[in-house]
Amino acid sequence: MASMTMIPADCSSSTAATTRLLPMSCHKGKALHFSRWVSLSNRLTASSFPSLSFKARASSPLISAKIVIENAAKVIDGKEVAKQIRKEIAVEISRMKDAIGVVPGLAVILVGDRKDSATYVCNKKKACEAVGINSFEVHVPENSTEQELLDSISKFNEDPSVHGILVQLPLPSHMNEEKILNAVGIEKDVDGFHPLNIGRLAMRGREPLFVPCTPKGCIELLHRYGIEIKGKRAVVIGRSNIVGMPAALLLQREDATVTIVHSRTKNPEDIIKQADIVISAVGQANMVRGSWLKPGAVVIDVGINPVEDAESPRGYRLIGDVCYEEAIEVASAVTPVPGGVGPMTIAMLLSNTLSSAKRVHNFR
Ligand SMILES: Nc1nc2c(c(=O)[nH]1)N[C@@H](CN(C=O)c1ccc(C(=O)N[C@@H](CCC(=O)O)C(=O)O)cc1)CN2
Repeated sequence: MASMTMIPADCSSSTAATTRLLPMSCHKGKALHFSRWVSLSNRLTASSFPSLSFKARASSPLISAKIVIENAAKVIDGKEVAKQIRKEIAVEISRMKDAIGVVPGLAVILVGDRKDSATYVCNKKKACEAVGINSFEVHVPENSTEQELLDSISKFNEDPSVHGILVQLPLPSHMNEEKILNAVGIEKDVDGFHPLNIGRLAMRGREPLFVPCTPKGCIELLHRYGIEIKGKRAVVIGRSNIVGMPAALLLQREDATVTIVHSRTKNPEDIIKQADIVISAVGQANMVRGSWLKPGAVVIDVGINPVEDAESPRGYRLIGDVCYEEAIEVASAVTPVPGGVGPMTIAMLLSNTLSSAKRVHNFR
């Protein structure tokens, strides 16, 4: 939810005609119907679905009825999975507290006045409280120097009651993100953004101490829904340091065959269409159309894009990178936005903080 560029919410409108990843024109539904018709069998008849019979007679009754049943994708409920994970974490935290008297601690540093960042930080604090993690919050004013921020990080690096440190991103433009993230001690880097953790993630036979929360949440969703990754073709759309790049590394570690599609990729639709698993993290509302997906693909939508909505109390609502109402017809499983990957990000942060405290205190 970075800058609040309001865009139309329906899938038929391109949101950023300049990117090559976007379809030049969209005729809502047409390409989709074609891809649905190719994977049919005809166990059901149109008469089983009276509401469909008008549409069905125009083409093929048997086919149309069948489509509806077979192509209803499973909704991957990240909110529910995250809730379950938070329960598991709370149990572990009280077990550790009872056994060795240690309570995990998380330090969250917010720099500047971005509303969205402040909301995420507030949600992280509440999530910590709910599972029994001590949270320490520092607000560094927008006009602070890099050194002031580095000093805060340094204090938390030395504080034994803090097991995890994170600096909420993005940072104000006058601050050097690389320098700041490098300052977080690798053993407290619960965001997994330190180059040593990312480097270990990229190397075979090495283990990072922490894995970035959003990509970790994507993989956790696949695991918890019993979706096989090994041997599958996976496409990650976007190559950011926070999501795209680590998501691709994680999928590769899980023995998927991985392709990264980005703003310079030629024919992205053709590549995406071959994927059994698609993780989209580009931040372009409704960019990925149903017709770009292989029937039966699993779609993990990381995009959180605000679109104008006068009916919502906030004046906007959030939608993903993937045109949900089209994807749900083609894919075998899809994450919604909101309620998909987003809640998993915070659940994975809590999980990383707990693992950090366990590691330091050698608690199994
Ligand atoms: N230091 C970090 N900065 C940022 C990270 C990060 O992992 N570490 N990720 C994002 C923001 N983020 C957490 O920090 C985050 C984003 C979204 C959600 C979430 O739960 N979204 C909900 C919708 C929320 C709403 O309605 O406003 C959803 O998708 O269901 C959690 C965390 C950038 N910065």
